[in-house]
Amino acid sequence: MTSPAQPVLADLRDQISADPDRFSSSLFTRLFAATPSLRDLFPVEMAPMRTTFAQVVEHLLNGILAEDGHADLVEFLAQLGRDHRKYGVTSEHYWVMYDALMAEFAQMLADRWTQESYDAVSHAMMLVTGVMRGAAESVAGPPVWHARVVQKFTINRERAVVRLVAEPNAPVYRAGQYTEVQIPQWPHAWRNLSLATPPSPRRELEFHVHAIPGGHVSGTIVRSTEPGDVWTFGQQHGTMAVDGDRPVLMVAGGSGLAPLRALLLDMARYADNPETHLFYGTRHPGELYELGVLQQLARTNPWLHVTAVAETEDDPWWIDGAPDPRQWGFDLRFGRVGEVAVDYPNTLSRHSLEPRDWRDHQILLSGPAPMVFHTQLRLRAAGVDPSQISHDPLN
Ligand SMILES: NC(=O)C1=CN([C@@H]2O[C@H](COP(=O)(O)OP(=O)(O)OC[C@H]3O[C@@H](n4cnc5c(N)ncnc54)[C@H](O)[C@@H]3O)[C@@H](O)[C@H]2O)C=CC1
Repeated sequence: MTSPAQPVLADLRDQISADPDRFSSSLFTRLFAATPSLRDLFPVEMAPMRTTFAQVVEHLLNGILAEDGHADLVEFLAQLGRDHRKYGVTSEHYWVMYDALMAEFAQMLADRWTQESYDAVSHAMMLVTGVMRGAAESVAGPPVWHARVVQKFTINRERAVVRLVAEPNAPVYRAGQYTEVQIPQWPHAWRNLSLATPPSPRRELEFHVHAIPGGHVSGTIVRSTEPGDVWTFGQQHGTMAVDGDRPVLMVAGGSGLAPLRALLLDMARYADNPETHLFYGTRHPGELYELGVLQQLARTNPWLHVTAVAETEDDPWWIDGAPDPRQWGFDLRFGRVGEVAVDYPNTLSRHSLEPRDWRDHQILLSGPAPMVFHTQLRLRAAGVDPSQISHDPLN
């Protein structure tokens, strides 16, 4: 960006960051006044949307003002454009947004809205809306697809497994990916959920959901989803995959097992796989609900080793009657799953407490963000190179 634009865009960025809600409220008022039908694309409750919108515009202005990183900015905008297809955003809407942004910025700059500042702001907003529109137009296929719930079972009061069958035109995904999901009870609310199964010719999908405290969508899935519900899906994301050229360490926390489970089921289709050690951890032993499936997998696939991990030795009162995880024949350890994996003894030297050396492994982490963060730190302290470790984005 040429230098005359810098002060103008920096000024707008500072005004937005000083009062983000005022900016977003005013912008959305302009947008809905210009094209009232746009209101239907947004949720009833606009507060979270206003916050996110201001953050994104601030991020974009920072990106434009930065000396470098413009290729990342363009990719971010392109992804944003592709993501917006699922909301029903059309090419025409980008012009409406451009006009609303220009009008808002003109008001914010007041008597500093000169030809020069108009040119600078217009150039930046053309870039933003143009890249998003171009990327959205270049995607083939419908913006959304659907699948019908055929089965749901609750594991305990907080967790459920949901199985669906996708419509015939559903896109192909890769094992280990996550997808954008909207449930009928919460129109306009999109969440990312990892697929717990690899692609199947019968178009069956499985999701493992933990009702996070205060999570409207995850809570509704666990409590109210029923066979017959139709879920809507957007795009698939994620690059977690097994390279196959070295042994693999997988560390899964709670429902974070889902994408690793999909990868393991996919690997089990082939005879030749790298040695893989999965550490599967939850807070309480009775929450280790997938050990039956993992036992079947480990029995028939000698390359797979599973260690079950729980933070506590006993279950709380509300996990009633869960079988002892050791009945599945797995080693059960206590502690945080990442710590247990990093400190796991080297079985080759059974009489020493020397920990296993993971430095030649490909490492995949999946679970709550603090667990992924904490496990990464512990692995790096144990000499693992960060390039060996992958995980999905933490937010
Ligand atoms: N692709 C992915 O990365 C996926 C991530 N998730 C995320 O995984 C999470 C699953 O939640 P839950 O099932 O409730 O797991 P959880 O809260 O029961 O924790 C599971 C494991 O993480 C460890 N852990 C938790 N907090 C930790 C901390 N601060 N430091 C170190 N270790 C910690 C626990 O010791 C336990 O072993 C959700 O936040 C969900 O968003 C779920 C599915 C896929």
